[in-house]
Amino acid sequence: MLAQLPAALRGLQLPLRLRLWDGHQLDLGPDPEVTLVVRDPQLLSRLGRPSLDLLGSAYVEGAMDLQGSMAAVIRLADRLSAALLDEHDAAPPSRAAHDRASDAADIHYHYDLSNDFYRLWLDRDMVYSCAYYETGAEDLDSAQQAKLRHLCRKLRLAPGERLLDVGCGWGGLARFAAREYGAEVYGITLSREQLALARERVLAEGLQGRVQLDYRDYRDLPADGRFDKVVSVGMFEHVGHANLAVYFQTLQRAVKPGGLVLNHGITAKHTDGRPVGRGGGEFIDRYVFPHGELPHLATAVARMSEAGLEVVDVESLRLHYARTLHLWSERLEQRLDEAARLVHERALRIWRLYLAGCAYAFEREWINLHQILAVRPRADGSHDLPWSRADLYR
Ligand SMILES: C[S@@+](CC[C@H](N)C(=O)[O-])C[C@H]1O[C@@H](n2cnc3c(N)ncnc32)[C@H](O)[C@@H]1O
Repeated sequence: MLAQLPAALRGLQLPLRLRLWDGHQLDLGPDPEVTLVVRDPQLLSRLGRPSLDLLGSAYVEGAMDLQGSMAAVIRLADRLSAALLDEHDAAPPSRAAHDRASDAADIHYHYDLSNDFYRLWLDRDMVYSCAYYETGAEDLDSAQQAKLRHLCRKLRLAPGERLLDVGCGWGGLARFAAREYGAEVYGITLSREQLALARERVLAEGLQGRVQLDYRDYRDLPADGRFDKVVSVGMFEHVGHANLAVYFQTLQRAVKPGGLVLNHGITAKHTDGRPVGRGGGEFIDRYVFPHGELPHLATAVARMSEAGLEVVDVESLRLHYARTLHLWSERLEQRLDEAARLVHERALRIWRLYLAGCAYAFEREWINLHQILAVRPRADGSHDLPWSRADLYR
């Protein structure tokens, strides 16, 4: 059977063992760190063109199993695909039309998976976005608290201010802003599971007078400038290029003149959107975030500016997200038995690859994370930001 193995695979000198359904095995190099167990004979001939999408899909669909740490699996998969494929072989990332119904279905698929599953590996506030490491040595809980504080400081949030949180997740930021900064928060999500738990947590903290959370699409937000500040964290990846203008116009119309808008989200490596990662993006689109799209920083800034938002500060947190995802992945790997009781095996396979794979993607600079702070200037051009950023670090 091993005779059917594509010739290109031999002589690669990778620490990878191939084992077939019939027990035959072949080491591609010394000291294998990962064993790829081929279950479906039809997969064998396709291994000559091992895109990350092909390898990931084969694992998810049960055509192969993987043995070894997830971090090693991802590293090896990338080395294998890099050895045999050209970077430019991957298809350009898909761009969808994005309407309310398709967005709601996509959000339901990912976020309504199981609150208990997400609780296993997220921090205690279930913040589902890049954390902020002031030294790099913090644990996940501290780094997520630091992120929430960093956001509130950038927003110069003051007691009694009305904050809109677009894509509020499990409400970690909304509760933090109300509790620590005395803000009045309105948050929206398209996940009913998230909303139910987020509301429970608001009640448990007695914050119901200051935090209101709703199931609502961003396109249905009020356009009367009623909010002092607007924040959107880890949400604009779901908007799609076709709707970026509408999205930023919506944020601009929701905030009062002189108010601040902070957009925190994943951005693409290349301005022209050409693919990176030899199929990694296709895997994410197929199994993890259907119809997710990553604009380049330049595109995000362009659409914000055109919407009447003046960009005043940009910060890249790429390596912060690599570290956050490593920690999420490690925490999930430590609790696989519990996870297997909460979600189907297929979902567990998807989420294991996604967390370890995205950690790797941020590390390798295939993708980035930017916090973009903007102001909606008053008609006379004024705003209230301080002269320097010194206040952020006091
Ligand atoms: C990655 S989660 C981030 C959650 C939260 N901001 C955090 O940092 O933990 C993305 C959030 O965006 C929300 N979202 C995505 N598309 C949306 C839409 N069209 N309208 C409103 N919320 C949306 C999801 O429901 C989810 O709560």
